[in-house]
Amino acid sequence: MGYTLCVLGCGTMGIAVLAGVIDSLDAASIRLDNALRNAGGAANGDSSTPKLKWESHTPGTLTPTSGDPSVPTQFVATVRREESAKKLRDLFEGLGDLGKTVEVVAGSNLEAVQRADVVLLGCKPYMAGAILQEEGVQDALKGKLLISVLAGVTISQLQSLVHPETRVVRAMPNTPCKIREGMTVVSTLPPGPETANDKAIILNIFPSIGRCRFLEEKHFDACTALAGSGPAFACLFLEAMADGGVMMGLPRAEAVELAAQTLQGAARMVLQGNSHPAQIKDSVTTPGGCTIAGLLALEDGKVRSTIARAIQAATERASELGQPAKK
Ligand SMILES: NC(=O)C1=CN([C@@H]2O[C@H](COP(=O)(O)OP(=O)(O)OC[C@H]3O[C@@H](n4cnc5c(N)ncnc54)[C@H](OP(=O)(O)O)[C@@H]3O)[C@@H](O)[C@H]2O)C=CC1
Ligand SMILES: O=C(O)[C@@H]1CCC=N1
Repeated sequence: MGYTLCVLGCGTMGIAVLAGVIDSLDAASIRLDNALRNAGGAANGDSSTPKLKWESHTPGTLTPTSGDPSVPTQFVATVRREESAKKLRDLFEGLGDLGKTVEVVAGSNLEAVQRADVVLLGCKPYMAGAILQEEGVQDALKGKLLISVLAGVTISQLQSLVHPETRVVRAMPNTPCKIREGMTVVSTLPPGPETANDKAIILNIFPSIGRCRFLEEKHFDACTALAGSGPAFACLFLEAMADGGVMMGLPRAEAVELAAQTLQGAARMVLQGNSHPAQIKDSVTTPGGCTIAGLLALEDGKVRSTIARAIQAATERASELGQPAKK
């Protein structure tokens, strides 16, 4: 049987992860799994031995098998306001049969955590204390895996807010998880009796919605800036490229399409060919041609250091997000 995943504070990022996971799941298998659950148990498989399916940590489609306890098959999402809950219900209903099974609740964090096997914390960084210290939540989280996507809130800060037997892991996903093109960094798991189970659970979530990589927690602020904030930076560049096209007479819609597909194509060449970006740049740049003219204009605008400094600034800001607000 699969497990119940609760997204505690399900806003932009919670929706992106949940929508991606739901899209990745095989609906028929989930229906079977839930039918078996309702009938009182799995028909086959040893539920005590989770399978680790995503050794490569590259994107794929989850096909949960009944008896696999490391695949999420039941979903609960919590928010603060009923108005947000209604919007979320409409959104998940639009995702088809599986989306309709997501239970969205407002103001009932405790019950949601009690029912969950794994909790993904998706609230704003400053809300972590209030939510995790709601009455009963500490006990409800005892012995469970808590995956936090909060920028700037460290594992030791989170661990101090939960029961000592709660296993805390950090993940830094990004919004393209929603279309299963995400990049998620997960903090290296500490050794322990539950490590293999937890790893199987994590590898059944994040690689199904994009790429996934484990890194030490000390890198998390930089990962937050580069991958977490990255879609915003990429879209700013994309928009500027499209503006340039519009300036030269292209219709807006086509200019955006050309810019988006070009960035996607270049990025895929780097990822698939394992090529250095400079090699790709050089292969486009004909001596005396138009590309070098454009590149020099970019260099005159200090675009490289500006972009690199943006990552530096975002990293520095990320490191402040878990700290108490200055008066
Ligand atoms: N946005 C992004 O691209 C990324 C964000 N992150 C991290 O993800 C986290 C969430 O960011 P984001 O999704 O943008 O934020 P949102 O504001 O979109 O989502 C926050 C959610 O928390 C809910 N919430 C607030 N208070 C409570 C409560 N007491 N109990 C239950 N739910 C509550 C809100 O519900 P309501 O609407 O009812 O108030 C809302 O659904 C942050 O910590 C951020 O650092 C990480 C990577 C990328
Ligand atoms: O801007 C932020 O603080 C969050 C974290 C990464 C992306 N959005």
